[in-house]
Amino acid sequence: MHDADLAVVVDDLVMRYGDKVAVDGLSLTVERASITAVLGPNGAGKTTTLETCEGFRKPQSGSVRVLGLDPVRDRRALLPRIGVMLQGSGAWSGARALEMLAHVAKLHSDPLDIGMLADRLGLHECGRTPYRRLSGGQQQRLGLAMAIVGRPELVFVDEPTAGMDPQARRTTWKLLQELRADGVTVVLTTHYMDEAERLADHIHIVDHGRLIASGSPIALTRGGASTTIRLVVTKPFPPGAPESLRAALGPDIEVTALDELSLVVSGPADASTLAKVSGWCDEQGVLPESLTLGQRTLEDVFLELTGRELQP
Ligand SMILES: Nc1ncnc2c1ncn2[C@@H]1O[C@H](COP(=O)(O)OP(=O)(O)OP(=O)(O)O)[C@@H](O)[C@H]1O
Repeated sequence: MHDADLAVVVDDLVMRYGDKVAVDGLSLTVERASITAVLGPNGAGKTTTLETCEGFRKPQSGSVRVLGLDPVRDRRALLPRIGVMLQGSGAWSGARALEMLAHVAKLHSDPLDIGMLADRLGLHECGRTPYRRLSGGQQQRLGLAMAIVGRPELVFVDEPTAGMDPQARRTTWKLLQELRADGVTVVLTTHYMDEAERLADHIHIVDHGRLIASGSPIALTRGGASTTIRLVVTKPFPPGAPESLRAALGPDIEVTALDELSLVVSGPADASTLAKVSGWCDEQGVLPESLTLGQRTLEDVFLELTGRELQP
């Protein structure tokens, strides 16, 4: 990939808070006019990475380039070209929603029509409401409007749909897809697998400040095991259950305990594997509450890579 096609280049970034390493040698790139999701559990280092790309933090080690510029040194040149949607923006607490949007619009030379934007994001219903009185979902929608009103080339959206109802989530997804169609690059962080799977052209999975997997949703879910079986039982498993089930299923199959009542079987699993799991339950005297065979999801990819579930 030619550098000119890349909107963001993060190279071996290290960020610490005191002794705590928040970002641990992270490298990733974002193609222009794409939607790229940075996915990871709480505390993975997503927000810190985004804040560094936005120029709020200086890389302690490694480097970050955004639209070919250094976000700290070239801040003045970069700011009019990027939009940032932060998680919460309490500084505005007394200002009314549409006043805030109008104020931000005035800072740009060629802003979008704020009436149209307020319509699209359903902001008229709360246009005169002070920021601190907005619901979580309304604050998110206003934050998104403020991030894009200046027609940025690149937008960073941190958990854009956290706290939104299903309809607002769909509206937000559609808006982000329209931005991409207009050539805007969208970088978003999310905890939601369905959001990343549905929206993103490219996904970076981050854990403990490191990149652990990267690719399109299809490439990520196609690789490795193609199917998984989830087993949930009514009483805690006997000791050594994962090992005993693994022995029953053979060497190609991976068994991961999620908690004392559930485990995941992944590998080339098929109906006969399902029957073997069921037979094993019978032998062990455990009663399945549910036993399901399904396609591998991003959640399964994360589980295979880390042995943990992604969603809190
Ligand atoms: N200002 C700070 N001071 C000290 N530690 C911090 C600070 N901000 C973040 N951290 C720590 O750095 C690590 C990475 O945090 P960060 O917010 O970047 O992760 P995240 O992936 O965005 O998490 P979340 O999904 O919860 O927003 C966490 O362990 C967090 O507790």
